[in-house]
Amino acid sequence: MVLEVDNIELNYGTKKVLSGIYLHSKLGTVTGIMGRNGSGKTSLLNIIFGSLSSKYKSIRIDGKNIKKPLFSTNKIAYLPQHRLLTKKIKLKTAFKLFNIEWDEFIGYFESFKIYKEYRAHQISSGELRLIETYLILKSHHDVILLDEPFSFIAPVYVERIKALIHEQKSNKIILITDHSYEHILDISDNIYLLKNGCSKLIGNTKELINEGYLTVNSLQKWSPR
Ligand SMILES: Nc1ncnc2c1ncn2[C@@H]1O[C@H](COP(=O)(O)OP(=O)(O)OP(=O)(O)O)[C@@H](O)[C@H]1O
Repeated sequence: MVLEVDNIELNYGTKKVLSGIYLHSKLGTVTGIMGRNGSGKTSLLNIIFGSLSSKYKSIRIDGKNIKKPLFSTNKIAYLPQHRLLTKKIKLKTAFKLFNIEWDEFIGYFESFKIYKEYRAHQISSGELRLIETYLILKSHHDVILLDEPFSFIAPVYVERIKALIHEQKSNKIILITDHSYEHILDISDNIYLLKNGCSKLIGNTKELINEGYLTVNSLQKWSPR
C-alpha cells in the first residue's frame, strides 16, 4: 500500500500556507514531517485526514484518487495536536470504543493499572497523551497520523512509544510530526521538511541545517533507511 499526498494548496485569507506538497509513504514505513512553527504541519495532517478543506488536493492510495475525506473510509486514525478524548470519558470505556485491550496496554505501561476506572480528566496531561497515542497507534487502521505525540511525555515513556511505533509500522503507514527532532530522526524511514509552503524530501541532516531547520549544534547522525 502506498499513500501519496500531492498538489495541496491551502490559503488562510490572503496568506498562502501550503502550495507545493508531495508526500510519498508506503506500508511498513514511518514518514517524519518537520518544519518550523507555522510551516503548516498540522494543517497538512488535517487536510490528509479530511477535517480541513483546501483549495486543491490530491490524495491517492495505490495510485487511486480518494475523493471523499479519508476519515470516512475507515482507513485512517489521527492523534490531533490537542486532546483526543473527552474529559469525562472513563479510560476503560475509551479502550472499549477503540476495541483495544486494556490488559495488553498494562503489559506495556504497568504503572497505569490503577487508572482503569478513572476518567480522562483525572490523570495528568502527559499520562492522557500517552494513552491517546497508544490508542491511535494500536487502532486497526492502515494510515496513522501522529501530531506531536511526544509533547509532555517523560523520556522513559517516549522510548516505549518509539518502540511501539517500530512494532506497529510493519502493517501500517505512519506519518508523524513533532518538535523533538532527534526522536523523529531516530524513528523515521523518510523525512520531509515543510518550508515556504513546499515539502522537500530530506536525504541527510546536513540538508536540515542548510534549510535552516536545525543548527550545527543540534546535528544528529541520521541517514534514511
Ligand atoms: N484557523 C486559522 N486561521 C488563520 N490562520 C491559520 C489558522 N490555522 C492555522 N493558521 C496559520 O497557518 C499556518 C500554519 O499553521 P499550522 O498549525 O499548520 O503550523 P504548524 O507547522 O503545525 O505549527 P507548529 O509547529 O507551531 O504547531 C500558521 O502560520 C497559522 O497562523
